[in-house]
Amino acid sequence: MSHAWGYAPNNGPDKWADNFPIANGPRQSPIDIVPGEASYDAGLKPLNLKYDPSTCQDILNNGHSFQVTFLDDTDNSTLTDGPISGIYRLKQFHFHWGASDNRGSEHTVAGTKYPAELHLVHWNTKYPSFGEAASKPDGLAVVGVFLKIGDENANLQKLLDAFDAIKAKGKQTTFANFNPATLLPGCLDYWTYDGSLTTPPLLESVTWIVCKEPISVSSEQMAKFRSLLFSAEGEAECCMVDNYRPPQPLKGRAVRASFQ
Ligand SMILES: NS(=O)(=O)c1ccc(C(=O)NCCc2c[nH]cn2)cc1
Ligand SMILES: [Cu+2]
Ligand SMILES: [Zn+2]
Repeated sequence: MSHAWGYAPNNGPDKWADNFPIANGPRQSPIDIVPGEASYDAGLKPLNLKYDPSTCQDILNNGHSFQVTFLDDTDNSTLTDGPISGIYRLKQFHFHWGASDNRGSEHTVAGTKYPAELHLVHWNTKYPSFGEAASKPDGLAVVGVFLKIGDENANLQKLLDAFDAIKAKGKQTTFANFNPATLLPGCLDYWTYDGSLTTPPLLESVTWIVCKEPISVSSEQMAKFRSLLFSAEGEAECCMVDNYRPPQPLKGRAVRASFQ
């Protein structure tokens, strides 16, 4: 995962357009979601997320987040219904977070920033692979879940307990039998809009599905997120924090709500 891009002043979001001009495209993510301006769509179906823990493979530090990767050669872990048609397979999930509890999410809600945001990344099985799907306007569907400071989250703790093995960029370890459904909020009301990957290559292939209800994370658990490193072993240590892109222009897009 060798990248020139990052989140520092010299290679961060304000510089991405230099190598990825789509950064200024018509359907970039994230966005600020303004609930009062979202339109309720009675035609939107409830999300149907069916995850099989046995498809969970490993956890890795890819130098810009940590990610849990899934076996995606079968329809064992899928997203169906919601705003999408067809079957989308879970490929991976990862997070974005801040250097302090007052920031870290990518999407914001009427300007409110959460301390972190979970992304569950799925690809449309009408295409042969994730890589193929990532270049199609209906290729990907990412479910976003906000994290809010509150009670310790025991399910999240299972991820954090693996961090000592993946502290530095490029480190990876086996991570089995984790059920990502345990990271979903009780209520799956959502906002949805057409957007993009929030990191380079910023491809405009994502149907975004952002849950209204956050899940909890304790402040101590957020401190553990910040113990990961952007840097590889042997490099000057650089804490993995503020790995979020700020909201991008809506450019006339509609944001729909699955709830009234
Ligand atoms: N934040 S997000 O919009 O959900 C998102 C989801 C997936 C990817 C992705 O698959 N990028 C492809 C190549 C790559 C680079 N580094 C790791 N993978 C990027 C952003
Ligand atoms: Cu990468
Ligand atoms: Zn993400």
